[in-house]
Amino acid sequence: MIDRLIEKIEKTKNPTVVGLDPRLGFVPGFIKEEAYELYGKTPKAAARAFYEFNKAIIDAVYDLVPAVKPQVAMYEQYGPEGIKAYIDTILYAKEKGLVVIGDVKRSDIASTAEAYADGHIGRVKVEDEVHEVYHEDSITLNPYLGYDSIEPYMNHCKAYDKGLFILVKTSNPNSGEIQDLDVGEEKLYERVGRLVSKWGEAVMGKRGYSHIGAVVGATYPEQGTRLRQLMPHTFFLVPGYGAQGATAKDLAGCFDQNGLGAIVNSSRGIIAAYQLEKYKNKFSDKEFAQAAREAVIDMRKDLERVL
Ligand SMILES: O=C(O)c1cc(=O)[nH]c(=O)n1[C@@H]1O[C@H](COP(=O)(O)O)[C@@H](O)[C@H]1O
Repeated sequence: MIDRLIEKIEKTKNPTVVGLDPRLGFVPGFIKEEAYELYGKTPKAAARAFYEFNKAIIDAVYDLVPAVKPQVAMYEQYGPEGIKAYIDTILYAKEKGLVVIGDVKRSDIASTAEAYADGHIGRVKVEDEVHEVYHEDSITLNPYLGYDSIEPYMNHCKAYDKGLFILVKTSNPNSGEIQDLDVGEEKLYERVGRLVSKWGEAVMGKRGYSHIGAVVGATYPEQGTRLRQLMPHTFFLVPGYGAQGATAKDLAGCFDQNGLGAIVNSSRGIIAAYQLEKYKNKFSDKEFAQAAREAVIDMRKDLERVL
């Protein structure tokens, strides 16, 4: 999976992943009205509106970016119909040739993690029949429980060409309360970085990077630079750009000397661009997808300045 992602990044010359984190407040009225007509003001209507919203954005950006990252929480909140919209979004993105990073942040003991691994990046068996259910190329995981909570996903990475992005230094304001704790001579996030780097050695891609990546927030520039040195074979998923205030300068240290090693996420900054000061006078709500395309082009120009 990581080789496919690197190839797409080189082809699009754009280390950007568009976060598909829809909220009803982002979906233009005309899409919502149509959904309410069909399904009433129900979770199903919200879910179908999300799918139409995502589909239009994917159509507008699929030639410019290597990947999308649907955040499962936005879909899960609407129950089974929301999960169906999550899966439909993944399938459509893959139809358009995009790599899909499912942001599910799973974490549990091995016997439970096996179910997560089988459903998300493996196969489920029903008697003698085998099915793929969620279809993500890669998923995010929380490593708080240690290696036996990660191990059940490893075989699927090899068997099905899948990947992981494991939380190491998260972008949120209070991440330091835990992740910056002193552990011997180093910080906890450094210790976790070393562990993720070691775990990844078992599933290396052909380009010098492991299928096991790390999540490193753009909002902590020094930690990003430190982790880049500490984890030379680990690809970084870098959230925090745009809506969370991180700039291209903040995340420059996450990239290696070839301008690879990281892919930068922006969700609200892209999918809700048409509502932002910068774009709202140029694009009507009917042109929300074009605004997203423009925001992707502007983000790539911004990143190019530091690469
Ligand atoms: O795992 C993630 O993607 C993640 C890790 C992290 O440290 N910070 C973080 O913001 N994220 C996710 O990245 C996305 C950020 O969204 P925006 O702030 O709208 O760009 C959300 O889906 C978050 O759940």
